[in-house]
Parts: sequence; structure tokens; C-alpha cells
Amino acid sequence: MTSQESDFRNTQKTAPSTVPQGTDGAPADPRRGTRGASRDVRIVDDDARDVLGSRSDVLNLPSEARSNDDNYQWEERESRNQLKHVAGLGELQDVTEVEYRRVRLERVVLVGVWSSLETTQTAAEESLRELAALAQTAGAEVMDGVLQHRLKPDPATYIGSGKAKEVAAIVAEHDADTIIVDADLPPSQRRELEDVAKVKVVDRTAVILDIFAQHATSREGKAQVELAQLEYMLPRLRGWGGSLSRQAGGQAAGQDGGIGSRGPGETKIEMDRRVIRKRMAHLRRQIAQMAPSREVKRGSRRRNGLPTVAVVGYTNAGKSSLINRLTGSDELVENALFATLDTAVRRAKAADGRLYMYVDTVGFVRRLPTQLIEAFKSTLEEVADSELIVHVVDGSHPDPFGQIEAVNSVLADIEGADAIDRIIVFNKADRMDPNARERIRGLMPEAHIVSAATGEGIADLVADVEAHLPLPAVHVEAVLPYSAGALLSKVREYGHVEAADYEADGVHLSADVDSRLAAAIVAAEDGDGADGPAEDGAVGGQGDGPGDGAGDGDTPDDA
Ligand SMILES: Nc1nc2c(ncn2[C@@H]2O[C@H](COP(=O)(O)OP(=O)(O)OP(=O)(O)O)[C@@H](O)[C@H]2O)c(=O)[nH]1
Ligand SMILES: [Mg+2]
Repeated sequence: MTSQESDFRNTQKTAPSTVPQGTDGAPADPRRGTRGASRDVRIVDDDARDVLGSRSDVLNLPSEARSNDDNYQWEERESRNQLKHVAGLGELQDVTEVEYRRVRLERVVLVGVWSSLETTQTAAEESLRELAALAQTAGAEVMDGVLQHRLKPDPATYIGSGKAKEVAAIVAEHDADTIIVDADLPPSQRRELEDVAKVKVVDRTAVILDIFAQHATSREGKAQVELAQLEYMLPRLRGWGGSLSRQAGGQAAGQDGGIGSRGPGETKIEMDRRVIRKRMAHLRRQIAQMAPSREVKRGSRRRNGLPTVAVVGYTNAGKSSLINRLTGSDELVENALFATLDTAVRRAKAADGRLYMYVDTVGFVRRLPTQLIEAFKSTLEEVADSELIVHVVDGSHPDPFGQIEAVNSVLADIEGADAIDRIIVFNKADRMDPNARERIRGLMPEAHIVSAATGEGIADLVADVEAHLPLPAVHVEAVLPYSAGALLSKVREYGHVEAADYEADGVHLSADVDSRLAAAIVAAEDGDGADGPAEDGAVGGQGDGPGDGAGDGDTPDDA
């Protein structure tokens, strides 16, 4: 058990009602000056009554309100009185052990609001757990997480000002410096909540943007993430620096403001909207200029004639692990969300000798920030270009089918993706219990159940993938001179060889190839290339033939 985990477990013992309170019901926080405290007292609204469970708004309701047949409302109000702690948020603790990300650990408290009109408690807890994993991936230390049930978020403070004070007390108790809200908060609600809690409040989008800012490596990826961050920041310009640096004793500001303030964040306090807009325009131009080179890269991959298999799936499903297992490469695998951000391509060899490629893609996540969809585009385009989509699902996840839906809904938005064959793969079979297997077998009999870790089911999966690879269009029967060895090896790599018999008069070849290779074969048979085409000219000297660039490394997109 790591210190991270034990930290978290300790926090589980704390119920909101046991949190030390100031005399006015506001959290006692030695860091706070009187300015903040007087603010708390000034808040007068309905919710101000439910600072503590014993002074709950339900108990204060007039009795006729309760006899109302709207039982629902009543129940809702009742359960709103309890912030529910969500257990197990520390389980992904090893996420924070990724040593290459040397960011300052923030101490965060998570807050979620759910409505029984829209979701279930289980789903809400799952969502908060995912938020915890996201926060940990971003480098934060999750101190506590609370869920509140209410029909709709409070228009002022999202959770209601009374609950906001409870959360403020939890924050004070753990000396946390950030609240992460499991929703996309309008700027006004965030401000109100910050005023009550006296710490920085960020939302789910900010956390995801922060992870992307830390992970982007390519120039284009960095530019796209910065653009997304600025777009996100523009309507929220109050800044977590200025006002909060005074209120929270500088914790929320400073050199590394933590989640939501990395990347372009350091200078954001001085930036006015005009400067931000100018920077955004600059980035857009930069990205537009980069787009052609991406086209060229993709084009050259397509021209080198290799079929591609796009591997998609929810983040942390094991896509990179599976590709490593399938190709024997060692791509970055991490128990972290979004370990893979830039597209990576790995070459593989089919049983019949043909080459093909796996494209590793960025993981999907529920409620992907709209600002980031643009940044995903290059990856998504790869998906539309592929011959086959392998959809990897974490079979050991409590709700694999929810993840499948989340991925499918994103895929549905990608033009051309629906026409491509799909194979669905439940990974992490080594961690699945027998019931889960049964359930998957029953619901999706066509799916593969594999383990990238143990190798279970991999051979069947490979056979299925290879059966989906398109066969080249032209069938050729030819007798090639022995000197055409280079051409023959191209045919093996890019075509499908049915037979190659070495006889006295040459190699009797029966194969399916594309039209360019077919032309080269005919030429070689006629004796045009009798002294063996040079390696580069193996395909009839066509600059953009299948031979082009095929042998020059297996990761054309890795630069
Ligand atoms: N037990 C078990 N763990 C696995 C298996 N496959 C992957 N993992 C683990 O799951 C975690 C995520 O694996 P990745 O391959 O990075 O997942 P990914 O889908 O590429 O994730 P992103 O790139 O972040 O979207 C790592 O800790 C892996 O070691 C498996 O078959 N069994
Ligand atoms: Mg990955």
C-alpha cells in the first residue's frame, strides 16, 4: 500500500458533519482572513439553512410541503442533506507514481452532483471515480470525494451555498488547495463556489485539458492543446491567480498553479482577452499550416500500400498493451489516462507474410471537452482511413458496456467510420471474473476475450484481424526469373501469395497483388527486368508505388 493510498483511506473516516465548524457555521480555517469570513455570513438564501444536517432544509420545511404528492421532490431534498463519500477513489493510486511527470501534487477534493432524473447513484459514483483517476493522472492527490443528490444544480453555487460551506470545511480539514467539480461549471457558479470555499475550483474539462497539456509531444499536438486551453479560459478570465492568491494565501496561484493553469496558464493573469484572442488566431494559423504535412504523412502511408488497422477504445482499456502484444513493440503503456496522445503506428506481418499496420489512437473518455475535439481530429481521421477498427474494451471494468457506448457515440461522429468493419475485443481477461465472462459471451458472442498481459485469446484475435485485411485486387499467374528476387519479396510483403514454386524455368507464382505490382510482374516476366529490378525500382520504377518507403522504418508517424 502506498502512502497515497493510506492518505486516502484516512480521509474516508471523515464525515462532513464532524468537520470542525466556525461559530457562524462557516468552516474554521486559520488561513482565512476576516474578509472571507464575513462573506460567508452575508449569504442569505434558502440553502443557507442546511449548513449542517441537524439544521436541514428538509426538517425546516413546512409540513404541508411534505404532504404534497410530489414525493419525489421530498426525497430529493432529503438526500440532498447528505453529501455522500465515494469510496475506492484511491484505487488507481499508482497513476501518481509516474515519475516523468514532475508536477507539484495538488491536494484536491472532488465534488459531484447527480439527479435521479438523469442517472443513477452507481453511475454517478463511477463518474466521480473516473474523475479521481483523471485528477491523479494530472498529478493531483485526491483527498476526498463527495456526491450530492439534487434534481438540478444550484444556480448560484452548483451545490447550494450550505453544501458549499460543508465542502469548504472538508477542504480546510485536508488542507486541500483545489476543488474539482464533476461537471462543466459555468463561470459564475465557479466564482461563487470559490468565494465560499476560498480555494481554486476547476471542472472536469480543466482537468482533461491539463492532462493533454502535459502529454502533448508533437508541435501540432501542443498547439492544438494550447488553443483548446485558451478557448476554455477566455470566458473564465477572472483568473485563479489574482483574487485567489490573496484569499488562499497564494496556494492557488504561484509559479505552478497546478491543474488548469499549466500550459498557457502562467501568464494568463496579465493577459487580457485581446491578447488571448491574438494568440488564438496565431495558433489557428500555425495549425492550418501544419495540416498539409499531416496530409502528406498520411498520404505516403496510404501510398506505401499497407492496410491499416485502427485500434480504438476507452482510455486505459489496454490499446497500447494489446498492440505491443500483437507486434512485439514496446509502446508507452501506463496505468494512466491518456498515456497515448499522439497517434503511433506499428508494423505487423500477417501469417502469409503480408505487412500491415496498427494505428494506436488516443483513448476516449466520457464527456470529452468540446475544445479538444479539434485536437483529436488527426487521430480520428486515421480511423476513417483504416481497413478495420479494433475496438478494445477493459473487460475488468465494472461497466464495460457504458464504455462501449461512449466510444461508439464518438465514432458515430467520424465521417466514414461507420462503413468500416469492426472487431470488438474485451481485454484484461486475466482480471475478469467468470460471471463477467458469461455476461459478455451472452451479450456479445462475436466479441473476442483476450489478455494482453497473459496472451490469452491473442492468436484467435490475430487470425480474425488478418482475415479482415483486404485482398489486393489483381490475381496474377506468372513465371518470374530467379533474378527477380527483390520483386518477389515485394509481392510477399504487399500481396497475397497463393503459391511460389521454384522450378527449372523460374518461380511459378500465383498471387493477388495491386495493379502496380501486377504491372511490375508482367514486365519482369517479359524479361524487361530480367537482371532484377533494383530495390527502389522494384515496382516498375513508379515513385509512388507500393515499394516506396516501405522499408524505411516501421513508424512513419512517430517523428
Ligand atoms: N491485468 C491486465 N492489465 C492490463 C492488460 N492490458 C493492459 N493492462 C494494463 O492496463 C493499463 C493501461 O494500458 P495501456 O495499454 O496504456 O492502455 P491504453 O488503452 O493504451 O490507454 P491510453 O493510451 O491511456 O488511452 C496498464 O497499466 C496496463 O499494464 C491485461 O490484459 N491485463
Ligand atoms: Mg495507449
